[in-house]
Amino acid sequence: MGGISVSVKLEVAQEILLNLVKVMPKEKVVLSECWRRVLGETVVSDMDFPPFDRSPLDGYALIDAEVAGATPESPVILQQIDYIPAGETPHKPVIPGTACRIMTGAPIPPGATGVIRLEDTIVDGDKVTILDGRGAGKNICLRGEEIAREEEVIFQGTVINAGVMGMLAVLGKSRPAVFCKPRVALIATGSEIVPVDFPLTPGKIRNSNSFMLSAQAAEAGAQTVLLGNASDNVDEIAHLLETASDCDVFITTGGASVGDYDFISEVYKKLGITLLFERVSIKPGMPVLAGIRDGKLYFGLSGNPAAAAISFEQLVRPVLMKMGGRKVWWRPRIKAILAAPFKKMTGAKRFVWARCWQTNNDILVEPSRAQGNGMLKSAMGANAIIVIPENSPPLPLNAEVEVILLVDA
Ligand SMILES: Nc1nc2c(c(=O)[nH]1)N[C@H]1C(S)=C(S)[C@@H](COP(=O)(O)OP(=O)(O)OC[C@H]3O[C@@H](n4cnc5c(N)ncnc54)[C@H](O)[C@@H]3O)O[C@H]1N2
Ligand code: MOO
Repeated sequence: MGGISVSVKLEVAQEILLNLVKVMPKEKVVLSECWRRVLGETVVSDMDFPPFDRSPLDGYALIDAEVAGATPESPVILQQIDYIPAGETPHKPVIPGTACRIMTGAPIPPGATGVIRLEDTIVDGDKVTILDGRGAGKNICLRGEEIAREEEVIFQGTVINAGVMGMLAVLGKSRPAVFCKPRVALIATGSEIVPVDFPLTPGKIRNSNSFMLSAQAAEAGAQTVLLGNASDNVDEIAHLLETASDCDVFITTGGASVGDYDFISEVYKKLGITLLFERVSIKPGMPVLAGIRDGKLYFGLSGNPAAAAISFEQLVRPVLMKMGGRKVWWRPRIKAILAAPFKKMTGAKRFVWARCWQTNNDILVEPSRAQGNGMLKSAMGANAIIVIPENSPPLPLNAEVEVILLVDA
């Protein structure tokens, strides 16, 4: 069936899929568990931050004009009238001729207009000798200088990285709303495939796709459910797919092409899954089916590991990212210079695992050495994917190419 079907263009396939995506509902999650989740609310601050003028130094709060000219030769002597640790409030206002000992993070007392660090003073009982009084006025963190009350500080769709974790804590969000993770069911099909912990008998290989794709799905913010293996049998594959009705996305690998045992389109027919496309003009990853039933997307990826990985990257990943509430679902792309020639002709748009690095003047990129549809080695050390446009001749050393960086946008 795959042999007579027409390939759709990658961009068309992506658009079809993304238009069908339903964004996941939200849940409240305790902050300590929120790292890498996607924020489901825009957080507005209910306070200024810092909430009070505070000292960035251990030293003396004082009136800056009084000490501006102080030098070791001509110091200014003040009287200490208060002691303010962080976490407490000042007891007395600063008046001319006085200073308050203050700790980093403590509130600036009324009347003080600057802080001098301890190292620029000599302390003798309650007498403080200021040896260098320059810049005291700058040593105050002003109330609200980082965040203003009513400010929208973090936006819905933000991926919660370490900085966002900290900011959510600043704002008192102990259980922020986050998007539920899409649940992805993974099934490896193929009578030659055995579970990873089974002994290998002649003709068999281990199921590596489920583990590779589960890692890719996790990286795209999804939760995976490994449903195991099915042999090349329509009923068996169909039955296994139906065991995971609580999943949001269904992925099979294998049986996506034109061989006698390539059954996935039959499975879709049997289950009443509407076929969206069954070939996409990319290499690797040409054989890839997508279907929909009851608003849920089904993907039939190639069995070839590197093909499955590229199909996932180009078709499934953006879907999961959008479902998961993200605002950006494409990876960043840059231009780079080929550090080794790429000798093959390219028909369908080609994706080549690669490593890229920065030199003094350029960003260079080198295709991984072991490029082949079935070769996982080429993907292993890659930090980038070179995109070669359709109908390209072989590319010489130093040709400029487009590169997808394997990092989040
Ligand atoms: N006559 C044609 N034959 C093939 C064509 C074609 O156009 N005409 N396309 C080739 C290309 S390109 C690809 S890609 C593969 C796609 O085949 P399938 O998607 O049907 O995948 P399988 O045949 O089931 O498996 C391919 C390969 O990968 C191994 N495999 C399968 N599952 C796993 C797994 N879970 N873990 C590790 N490895 C797996 C499998 O044993 C095969 O070696 O079709 C070409 N043929
Ligand atoms: O389509 Mo195959 O995916 O070139 O490996």
